[in-house]
Amino acid sequence: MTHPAVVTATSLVVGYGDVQVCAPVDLSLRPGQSLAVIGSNGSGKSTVLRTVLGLLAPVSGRVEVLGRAVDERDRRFRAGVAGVLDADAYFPGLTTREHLVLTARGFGVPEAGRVVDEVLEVFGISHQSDTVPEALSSGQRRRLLLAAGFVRPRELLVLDEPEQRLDVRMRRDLAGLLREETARGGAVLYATHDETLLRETGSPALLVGDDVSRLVAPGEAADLLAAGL
Ligand SMILES: Nc1ncnc2c1ncn2[C@@H]1O[C@H](COP(=O)(O)OP(=O)(O)OP(=O)(O)O)[C@@H](O)[C@H]1O
Repeated sequence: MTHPAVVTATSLVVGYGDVQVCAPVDLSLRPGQSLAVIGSNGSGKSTVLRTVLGLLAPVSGRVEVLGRAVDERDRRFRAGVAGVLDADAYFPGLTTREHLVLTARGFGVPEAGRVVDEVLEVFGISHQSDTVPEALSSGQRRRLLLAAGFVRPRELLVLDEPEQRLDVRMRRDLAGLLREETARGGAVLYATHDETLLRETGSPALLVGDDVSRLVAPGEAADLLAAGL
């Protein structure tokens, strides 16, 4: 049986107000699939992701997530979609572990403490469990933000340049995490400039551009990044 798509975009025009930032986007992402969004700086990758997450309204066209028009207030949407964007977003007064436990409990994760300890380990920040975000390094803060996406239930993970500020080992581990995510049936949509991440996840990509936005096969996508896209 073919699973229904987790994300479907049809002639989707994204932008700010009525100003379009890139050519219309068409895509379909099913459970167990990942799709990278690639393009040069300012091409519109984050804008596409923000629209899929319901943080921006489409200029025109349509985007559906989990079978419905995107509405970030919708209960099923909030329960099923985990987004980690570029911006630092955490509660300054809480420690790393408290932050993650609060997130996990907020989403009703059973045995939240155990799940959080596992994710802290995976992201290599167990030793910083009792540290507040301001006292973390920028890469450690980035790991915390990513960890917050991984402690909660999700059918769709949306990540904006998750490689940013991560060291080489963590980038490699991240590729493994994204592969595990799709292997367990999750869908992953992520913007990236990282050729290695793209090669190691084996994702096809949506190349966003001014004149045309098009889907490209995994090898071609990594080659485009390697060539200096
Ligand atoms: N809040 C905003 N209001 C108006 N225009 C914006 C806003 N944010 C971004 N833009 C514009 O939209 C275009 C696309 O920006 P976007 O952040 O989506 O690019 P990107 O592909 O994610 O770039 P990068 O690789 O640098 O992260 C850019 O021209 C940018 O100046």
